[in-house]
Amino acid sequence: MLTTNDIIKEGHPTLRRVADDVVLPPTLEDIATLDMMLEYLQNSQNPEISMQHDLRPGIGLAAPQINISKKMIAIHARDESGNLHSYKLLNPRIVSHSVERSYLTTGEGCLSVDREVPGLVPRYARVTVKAVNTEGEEVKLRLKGLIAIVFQHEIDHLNGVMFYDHIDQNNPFQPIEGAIPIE
Ligand SMILES: O=C(O)C[C@@H](Cc1ccccc1)[C@H](O)SCc1ccccc1
Ligand code: NI
Repeated sequence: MLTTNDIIKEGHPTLRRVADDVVLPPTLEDIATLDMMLEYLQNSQNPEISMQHDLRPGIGLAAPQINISKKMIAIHARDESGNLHSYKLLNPRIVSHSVERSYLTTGEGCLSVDREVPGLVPRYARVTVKAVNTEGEEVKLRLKGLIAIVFQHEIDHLNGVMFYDHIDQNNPFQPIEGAIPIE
């Protein structure tokens, strides 16, 4: 099983690389990697397992964070209505997005960043994501709210972008014009 020690931290060059497209169909190794990434998220959200293995809780994970520079992400998160969104995706990309923006009022963190980086992270309020699932099927997801933010955070990792790259360094809590705050 993956543990927090398997997650590379800021400063590691892989986090600043643009990851490679996964050649389709995915290999058994690609699928096993995605299974382990999702398992990490599930374990990190389980009080007993996360305590036992000292896992930092996560709701999303991108393959570059475990030093695999491939366009693969796992998401395991509940939305504002409590619905579970659990995905293992290959080659995810944002194909369209709203002009309207949103942000987490708490700011964002990152499993690859062992420090607080205060500030608002502007995100698109709504995104349409196309990707391939582990069965090789094209999926098209229309997302909003917290789940849209998680997807943008993870897809950023595939392009070498860290959440704090979006923070206004001159005024980290500068209100984001017309943006939807997400608690
Ligand atoms: O480092 C990662 O990519 C995983 C992040 C994803 C994330 C952070 C902030 C906002 C959206 C997504 C981790 O899940 S950070 C830990 C966490 C746990 C629960 C809720 C929010 C963030
Ligand atoms: Ni992150």
